Amino acid sequence: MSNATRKHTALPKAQILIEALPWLTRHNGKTVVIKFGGNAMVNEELKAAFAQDVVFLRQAGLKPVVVHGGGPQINAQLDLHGLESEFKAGLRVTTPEAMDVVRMVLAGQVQREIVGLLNQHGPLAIGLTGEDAHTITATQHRPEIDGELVDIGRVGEITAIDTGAIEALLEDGRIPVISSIARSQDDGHVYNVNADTAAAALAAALGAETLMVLTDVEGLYEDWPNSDEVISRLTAKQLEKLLPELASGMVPKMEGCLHAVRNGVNTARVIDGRVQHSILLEIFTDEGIGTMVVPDAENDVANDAVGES
Ligand SMILES: Nc1ncnc2c1ncn2[C@@H]1O[C@H](COP(=O)(O)OP(=O)(O)O)[C@@H](O)[C@H]1O
Ligand SMILES: CC(=O)N[C@@H](CCC(=O)OP(=O)(O)O)C(=O)O
Repeated sequence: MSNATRKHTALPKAQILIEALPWLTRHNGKTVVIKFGGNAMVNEELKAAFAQDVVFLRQAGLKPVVVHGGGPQINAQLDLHGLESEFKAGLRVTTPEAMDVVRMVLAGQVQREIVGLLNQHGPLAIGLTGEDAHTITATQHRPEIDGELVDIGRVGEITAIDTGAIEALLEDGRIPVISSIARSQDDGHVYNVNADTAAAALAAALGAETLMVLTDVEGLYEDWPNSDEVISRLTAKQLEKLLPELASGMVPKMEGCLHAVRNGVNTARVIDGRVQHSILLEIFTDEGIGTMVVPDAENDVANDAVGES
């Protein structure tokens, strides 16, 4: 390759690096909570690219925290055990026997795999569940279905978060990888918590700059399933209005995004985990992808307060 050709191919690379500069400056030292869902963990290449992105964030001076789900993996294991997979109000009906399987799959299989992928890049990741060091405490969640409170077993509603262990790990330069299982405040057992809900609660408690939820669609569709028009940006108030219209898996994701931005997180994003390096594209490029939820502008809140009085 001649010198001139080398310069020709090197310049666009430099431009890409420079585009990242303002974002690197803005995010330096900030905590980013990333929810990695079962459906975004579908193939080996995607998983390896996810691990590269998370390690890239860490090496670029951010503090990534990974919270993972594993719905499809839990379904498969329940099937092997001859146990039924039933969902009510978007949550898994969790019998004590199913809880044992959920815990085994999340903490013993999915979390181990993510920790292994990240640690191919160095001694970085440490796995824990919400049970460890009282990170997530919950009580029994009883969703309201058709006006009635329903018992769906060992599904938890988060009542407290202790960020001590996560903060100590971040301080030590580690990448915490957290399974969405909570300790019980009621008895000696544990609860199954939706991973989107757990990620949002952790992002708020950690005072994270960003919550990033990876999934298997491009973002929040405006008129799902009739159109694939993605809403690229919306305020907390706009999202609140949309929530009653949302269906299935999007409900805990968008409720989580709302909770996060209403509790100090600057942006909450739903992005397409099927796109390789979607995390890097979202954090370090001008375009961004997916759906971004932002807090209400101060004057929106002020106008509302006037309107309500
Ligand atoms: N408005 C919407 N926009 C996008 N997806 C939606 C919407 N409403 C419902 N969905 C469904 O939510 C799913 C994502 O949730 P889920 O399957 O729980 O993902 P994950 O396993 O990544 O947590 C999408 O695949 C889609 O079928
Ligand atoms: C209560 C409840 O529904 N818990 C979820 C926890 C895992 C999860 O949320 O996984 P995804 O993010 O892959 O959906 C479950 O048992 O499937």
